[in-house]
Amino acid sequence: MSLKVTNLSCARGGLPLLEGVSFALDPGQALVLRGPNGCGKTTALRTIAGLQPALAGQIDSPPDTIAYAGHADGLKTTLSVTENLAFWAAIYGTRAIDHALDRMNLRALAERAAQNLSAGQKRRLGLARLMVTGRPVWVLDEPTVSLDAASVALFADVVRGHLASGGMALMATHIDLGLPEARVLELGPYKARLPEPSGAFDEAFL
Ligand SMILES: Nc1ncnc2c1ncn2[C@@H]1O[C@H](COP(=O)(O)OP(=O)(O)OP(=O)(O)O)[C@@H](O)[C@H]1O
Repeated sequence: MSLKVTNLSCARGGLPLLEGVSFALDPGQALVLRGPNGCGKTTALRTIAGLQPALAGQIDSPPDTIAYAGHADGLKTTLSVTENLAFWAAIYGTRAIDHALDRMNLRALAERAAQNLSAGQKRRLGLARLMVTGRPVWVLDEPTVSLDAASVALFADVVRGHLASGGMALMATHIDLGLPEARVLELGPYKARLPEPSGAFDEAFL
């Protein structure tokens, strides 16, 4: 299986942002999307994850293969770390959570309610969630926000393990993840052209 994106155009709030984005990810590969604030990285990831429709183009991946982690950690605040992971494992029809607890360094926090975790700990739990999905394509938006240097390295190790077992990762980030094997796609050249103003009225707004 692979993820293939062909000539993707996407928009946010009705405004076209990107057009003609194409790439393919095969098992074991990672791709980092880069570009300035507001260029459309989040929008592209949301579109590829199926959270919003594309304006044009094609996204080919077998059904139920993508696990998405956006800016929000998506935690159940009153559930403990263990309960959160067990919840997500049940949602995705998997069972094992021990691996995720250990790899994201959450064992000592296992019984703490998610609402009482620090920002970085919450982020580690949000990322551990990916590990219990059993899904091969990880789509990650700024995955290292709030993480300290040690946790960024931990995260890079987890992604590397995922790739080694045939997984794929598509990520938007502004920092160096310490994953030299990841390809980089600069989104600057794919900025959508604004429509030609059709008159003085349109011109005033474009
Ligand atoms: N809900 C929304 N409605 C309208 N416009 C939006 C909405 N969300 C984002 N935008 C706009 O869409 C554009 C692209 O936003 P997006 O979040 O995809 O950029 P980004 O490249 O991920 O930025 P960053 O690096 O800051 O995270 C921005 O100009 C933003 O202001």
